[in-house]
Amino acid sequence: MANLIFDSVKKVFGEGSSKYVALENINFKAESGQLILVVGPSGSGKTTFLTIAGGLQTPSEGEVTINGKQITSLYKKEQTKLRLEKIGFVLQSYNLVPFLTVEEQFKLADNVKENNLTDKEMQELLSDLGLLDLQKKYPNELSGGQKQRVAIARALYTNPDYILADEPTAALDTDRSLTVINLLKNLAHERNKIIIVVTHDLRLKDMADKVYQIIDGKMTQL
Ligand SMILES: Nc1ncnc2c1ncn2[C@@H]1O[C@H](COP(=O)(O)OP(=O)(O)OP(=O)(O)O)[C@@H](O)[C@H]1O
Repeated sequence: MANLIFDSVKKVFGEGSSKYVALENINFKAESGQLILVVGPSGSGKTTFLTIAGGLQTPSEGEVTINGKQITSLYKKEQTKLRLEKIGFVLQSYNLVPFLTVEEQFKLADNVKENNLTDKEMQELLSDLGLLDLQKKYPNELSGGQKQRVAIARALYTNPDYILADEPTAALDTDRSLTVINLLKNLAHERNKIIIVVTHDLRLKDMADKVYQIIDGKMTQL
């Protein structure tokens, strides 16, 4: 069973008088089959938490293990392989490539990874996300909400065990937000994935299997 564990993690930015403790003594556990929400106000440390969970930043103290392997003990190459094969990111900036159409954004992953979704599965996913008619469009022809849904579809295309999503519903209206969260919840439950969603959006709280709150860098389970 896949799992992600934070053991007494601390993250400090800067030094001396500009030292800032962004995360303090974080203990967290996620297992396959769970949709987990991490809520908290702006600047509380949610994105920092998510990027450490995905190995994009390293903790200043404490340990993060993925499937029993301590992320920081892996060589850079192994960390990159783990990220490519196991983790799908949905970042706030969407990170879409401006000169590729929607369908080309997905196919990019075919260059670096096998066992991505089949065409049929992908069409189903695009349909669920209301993106079927947008496949030939470029990012600058899409609204914020459409870009956000493309970023979600792209993260799911590689069929990762873990999905780490930073405010995936920020640009969406209530109906679309609930559709996206339902989709993520079904993926967690039916395909046994670990899905961690960082959000301000308290409308989503009832949909999760576990909810954590971060305030001023300190995490508690609600
Ligand atoms: N690279 C960095 N260097 C210095 N300080 C940083 C860095 N990254 C984040 N911080 C600080 O750490 C704190 C937590 O930031 P973080 O982005 O994790 O918050 P957040 O909860 O995701 O906020 P938001 O909801 O607004 O995105 C903030 O005060 C931020 O200024």
